[in-house]
Amino acid sequence: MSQIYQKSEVAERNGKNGQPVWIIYKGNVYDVTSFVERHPGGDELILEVAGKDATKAFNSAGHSSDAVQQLKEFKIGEVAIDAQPKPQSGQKSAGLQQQQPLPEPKPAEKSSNSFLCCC
Ligand code: HEM
Repeated sequence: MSQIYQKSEVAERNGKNGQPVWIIYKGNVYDVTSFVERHPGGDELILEVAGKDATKAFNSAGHSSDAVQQLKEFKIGEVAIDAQPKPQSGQKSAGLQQQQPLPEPKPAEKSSNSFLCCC
């Protein structure tokens, strides 16, 4: 079974103060400490996302399939799923909804100046 890491544990491994360099990519955790200095794109780009989710940064750099393959070598586990998902935005409690009273039906108008014809 794969090792599970909390996001906070990964965040601590940000390459600062002698810490290793871990990144998250598509829910997996990678220890890329030994690769940072060999990165063809430079070490800074990886250090910017050290301890964080690097999925967007990695994908938007337009890496080759070789790079994706290379990343697999550094996998050490998976990131824990958030215990409490955020409530979806735009949802309102039904109890707070105010009901608009329906308009009174108008009685059929009686014409005051109507008269009866006797013929
Ligand atoms: C940590 C895992 C990473 C691995 C294993 C990795 C691997 C590689 C490899 C093998 C290349 C050579 C070109 C290719 O095959 O696509 C490369 C280039 C590059 N990488 Fe990464 N990369 C990583 C993270 C990142 C991140 C987080 C960024 C941030 C934007 C980044 C930006 C770039 C750029 C801009 C290049 C092009 C460099 C050039 O052509 O001069 N990489 N990377």
